[in-house]
Amino acid sequence: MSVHPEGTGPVLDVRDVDLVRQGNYLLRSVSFTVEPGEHWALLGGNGAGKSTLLGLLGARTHPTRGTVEVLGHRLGKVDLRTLRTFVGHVDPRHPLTSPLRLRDVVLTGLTNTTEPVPRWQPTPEQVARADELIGMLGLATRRDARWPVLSQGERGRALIARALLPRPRLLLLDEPATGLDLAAREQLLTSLDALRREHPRLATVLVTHHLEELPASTSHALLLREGRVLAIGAAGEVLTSDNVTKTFDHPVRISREDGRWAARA
Ligand SMILES: Nc1ncnc2c1ncn2[C@@H]1O[C@H](COP(=O)(O)OP(=O)(O)OP(=O)(O)O)[C@@H](O)[C@H]1O
Repeated sequence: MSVHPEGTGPVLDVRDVDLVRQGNYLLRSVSFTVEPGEHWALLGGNGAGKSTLLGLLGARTHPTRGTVEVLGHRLGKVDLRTLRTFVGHVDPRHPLTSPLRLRDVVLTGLTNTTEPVPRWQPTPEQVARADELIGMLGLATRRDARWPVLSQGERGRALIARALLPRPRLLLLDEPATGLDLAAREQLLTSLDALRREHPRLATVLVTHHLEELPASTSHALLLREGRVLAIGAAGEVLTSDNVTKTFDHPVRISREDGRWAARA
């Protein structure tokens, strides 16, 4: 399978997708397209289907009905494991237990493994690129620190550098700000804005419950409720008080200042 980093066409194309488990619709009639350079927010309450949808976008599961194309490859017609290696997936529940140095954690992005692969050695160019990403994510002074002593915010940014090392065209971020204090969250969002500026063709999909956790560079939004798309389109048009109230089934007022969103009940 060839997926060139500069490939053309949509990064994601989801058409009329249903996902059914034990007779329940976890996703119903979901359709959307993500183009290079777009930054999507995927919002919804608990159990709305966000993680289920992210599993499809990250080539981890198949739809029950409809089609999902990831980087031009239709799920069901390609080997999911191979396709997954072209998608950067940032999961804050990264299951690393050994006390690797931050830079070595980042380098495991190249082998797509949690632990380093025995006898595998990165090239000097790969190490230089890892250091460049570590610097871009504001972690240069923590490069040699070991995983257990890193703060949750530092780990989160290290995992973004790790996911970016193989130069994916698509980056999936699953609640990246969960558990971060205010300063760590702001550092993360600043890093994401910088990343998006420096990689103008990279597409991202960020899952969150909280509008405050959306970077100002968010371009599009998809609101999910009970497995269905409640609203979809340009972030500025979709993230309205009315839509977000319906999404969370709770009255909220949305405001936007300097590109960032806030919600108040
Ligand atoms: N394998 C499965 N079989 C049956 N139901 C499932 C399965 N996986 C998830 N679900 C159910 O599907 C619904 C959507 O789950 P999902 O984890 O996608 O929601 P979510 O929007 O990510 O929620 P949260 O914000 O709480 O993480 C939930 O009701 C969940 O219990």
